[in-house]
Amino acid sequence: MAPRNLVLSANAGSSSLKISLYETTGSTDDNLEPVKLVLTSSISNISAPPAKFTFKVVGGTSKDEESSSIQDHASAFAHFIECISHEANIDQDHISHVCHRVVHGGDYHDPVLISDEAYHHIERLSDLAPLHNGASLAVIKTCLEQLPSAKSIAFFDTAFHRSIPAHISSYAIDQHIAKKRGLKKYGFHGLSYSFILRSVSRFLKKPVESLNLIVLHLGSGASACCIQHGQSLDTSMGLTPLNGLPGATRSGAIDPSLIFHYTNRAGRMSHDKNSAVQLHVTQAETILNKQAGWKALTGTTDFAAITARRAKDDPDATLAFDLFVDRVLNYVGSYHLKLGGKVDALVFSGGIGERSKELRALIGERIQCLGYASVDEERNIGVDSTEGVVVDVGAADSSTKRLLVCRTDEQLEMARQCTMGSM
Ligand SMILES: Nc1ncnc2c1ncn2[C@@H]1O[C@H](COP(=O)(O)OP(=O)(O)O)[C@@H](O)[C@H]1O
Ligand SMILES: CC(=O)OP(=O)(O)O
Ligand SMILES: [Mg+2]
Repeated sequence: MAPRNLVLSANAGSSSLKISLYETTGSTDDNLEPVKLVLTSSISNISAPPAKFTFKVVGGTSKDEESSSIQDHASAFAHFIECISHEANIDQDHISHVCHRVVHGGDYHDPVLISDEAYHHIERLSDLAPLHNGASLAVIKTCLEQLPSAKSIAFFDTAFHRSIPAHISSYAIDQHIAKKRGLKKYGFHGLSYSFILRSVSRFLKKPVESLNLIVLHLGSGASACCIQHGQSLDTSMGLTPLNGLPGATRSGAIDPSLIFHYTNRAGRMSHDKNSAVQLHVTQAETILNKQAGWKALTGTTDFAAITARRAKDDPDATLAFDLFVDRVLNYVGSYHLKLGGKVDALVFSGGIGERSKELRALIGERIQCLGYASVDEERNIGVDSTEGVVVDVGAADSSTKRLLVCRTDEQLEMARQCTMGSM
């Protein structure tokens, strides 16, 4: 077999790991992909074993199993590496680059080759992305050990949002302290937003720089982004991925004082520092990041199950679903106004945005008053069976603002940037 130039992309989530392996095509044409998919793997339920492991070679074998040997992100990645030689007969030495999605990059914007310094920079930011950066570092570490001849490169979710102006990214707090400690809105899901922007630009046949979009990335973590002239103007996540929309286990935006009143002990907190009962910051973080969101409201993190229960009038599921619609509308309304009503399209993406026809139908109905196309029932129901990265779900004869679904792919975005860049 001729040596292949392979690029691996790893996307570490809070309890999942998505991995894609690509072969470079050598194409430099902007309308063609510079990489071709070889295989994909996903490992879910990492934090609630047994983990579920899937492995699919394009046009070849596939594997779907529960694995008790996967206990964390490091063992999940190691299991995948074993599989590529055993199941797909691929020589690891042909992997030249490994791209790692790192959620919080702080003041790092460009992709960076992993060095001691870069590793420690990402480690220092772990407190600001408690569900994510640690998981990425575990994968990076395993990768350096198991694939020592490949270049490991970190790509940051925060990079896309560096264009957000200061009056939008700043919090109304002491700016001396804010600057010293880096306390500002960073925003996340940036690799996804880059991918969506490029895909929608191709779909609408309009240059990236001309596009004004409102994009909803609704997955385990959910965020909205306001894109003006092809750049992030605002986004709903903030200093950390906790702010903004609620998620699988995250509360989203709350009154910051709520946490001090959440437990009885903390509720008795007084302004007299000697009598204050302290709620430790890590406990607050755990409650809001891991014990809130859909899990707290309904007992499940699966939005499809919530939707099914709502159809049977389950009150908890109805509350969760309607609350989500309400919070999404907050951002759509606000971003529509920030764009002066000049919006090319509203884009749904992420696991929920791409699969929940019910959520799209309801949000579509509510925003029609702002001049968006009405949801075409047949197109909306048919998204799963429609090919293509971008699918139009708006009424066909509409001259109004478009309603699109984009199958986002953070792994492909990294592989593409890696191949087109100077790494
Ligand atoms: N048919 C469906 N309807 C609604 N939500 C769904 C459906 N299928 C999957 N989801 C939701 O998508 C989420 C995963 O989205 P994804 O973007 O893959 O998340 P992440 O990458 O953040 O783990 C699941 O937690 C589930 O709630
Ligand atoms: C930033 C973030 O929340 O990512 P994910 O949705 O993958 O958890
Ligand atoms: Mg994700």
